[in-house]
Amino acid sequence: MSKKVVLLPGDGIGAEVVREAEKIIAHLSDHYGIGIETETHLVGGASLDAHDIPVKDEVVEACKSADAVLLGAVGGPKWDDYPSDKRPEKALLRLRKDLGLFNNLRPVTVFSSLKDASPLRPEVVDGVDLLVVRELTGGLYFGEPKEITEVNGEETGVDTMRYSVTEIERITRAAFDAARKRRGKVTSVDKANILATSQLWRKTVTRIAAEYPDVELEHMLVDNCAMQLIRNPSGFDVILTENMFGDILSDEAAMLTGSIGMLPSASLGDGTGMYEPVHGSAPDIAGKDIANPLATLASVALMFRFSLGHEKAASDIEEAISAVLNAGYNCKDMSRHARHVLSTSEMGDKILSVIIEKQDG
Ligand SMILES: NC(=O)c1ccc[n+]([C@@H]2O[C@H](COP(=O)([O-])OP(=O)(O)OC[C@H]3O[C@@H](n4cnc5c(N)ncnc54)[C@H](O)[C@@H]3O)[C@@H](O)[C@H]2O)c1
Ligand SMILES: CC(C)[C@H](C(=O)O)[C@@H](O)C(=O)O
Ligand SMILES: [Mg+2]
Repeated sequence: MSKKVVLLPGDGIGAEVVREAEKIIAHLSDHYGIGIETETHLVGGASLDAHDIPVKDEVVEACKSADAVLLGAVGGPKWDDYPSDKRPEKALLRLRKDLGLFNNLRPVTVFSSLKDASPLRPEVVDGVDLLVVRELTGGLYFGEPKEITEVNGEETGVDTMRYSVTEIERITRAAFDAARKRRGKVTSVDKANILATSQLWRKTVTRIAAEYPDVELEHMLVDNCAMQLIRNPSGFDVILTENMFGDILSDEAAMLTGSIGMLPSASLGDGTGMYEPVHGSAPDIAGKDIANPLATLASVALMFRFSLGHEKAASDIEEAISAVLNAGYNCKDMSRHARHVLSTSEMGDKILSVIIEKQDG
């Protein structure tokens, strides 16, 4: 039985890191006889340049009918001044919305061999293993009105933060289900001292938590959470939060690992899942073959686990990443720590060779 994976390299380093992922996908597909067919499409700035639109309808349809989607990154200075409906990032938002990807999982793991790589002291980050469960299709990103209008003779911007009970319930269940498979603790992060959406969020999370007596729930205000992530990151298991808070907290949490180039993500809903590194298109390092592809390769592992139903292929990738890091290899973003600094393509090749060695051995 074959599987279809849509590849959306996008812009900047997106193309460079997805190229490495393709090598791994092709090998694992052959090795396990999964019969993965890949299909590559333009999104973001690349699609704007070619078609004057951030993502074409037929690309969204191709994603909907695929078994999984792997996205690199979108955006870059070339398109920064485009009008809001023609920004590369719109492609990402449309895909998330149209594929119904409300559940964004962002695991943050500090590898023991890399505890010196974080800007925090090793004893602070040692053993950190947390999961950010970010609501991905609601909140400020999508609420209407969302516009710049003229009020009292001056330009005024409006964004709307909006959440329904149904939206909060389903992401809460996703977080509690995830916590059950981990260490059984959910920290729900909100701003309930100020925001109406957060007050509804807290009330709803508390009600759903009663269905999970085996999972511990704590509520935390988002400003305190930003501080606790630096003070005592190993105190967290699952962080459940809304769209914008999750965006910010996950980049902050990335630095516990030493680099944003290490952080993968899975976006899940009722249909096709989408997988992408948490980082962006990194225009400052694009085209130099120095981007760290590990966030993308770890995202491919999540793709095999959650969308392709192939746990063995997922653990092959994750074990290879651990082994390569433990052996002192890393990319330029972690060079202060690494014994051997690899380029993007060398890192892809290294991971592939370790996977093959283990499978042959
Ligand atoms: N999912 C996405 O497609 C996504 C996510 C975030 C930002 N963006 C877009 O990317 C563009 C650049 O945004 P930004 O600079 O704020 O964030 P960014 O994540 O692209 O880069 C931030 C910093 O991290 C570094 N970095 C990022 N990924 C790296 C990797 N794999 N290896 C080594 N270093 C890495 C960059 O060099 C840069 O210094 C913007 O247009 C933004 O909208 C897209
Ligand atoms: C590019 C942008 C729309 C996106 C977001 O804010 O969700 C990115 O920062 C992310 O974290 O995936
Ligand atoms: Mg982000």
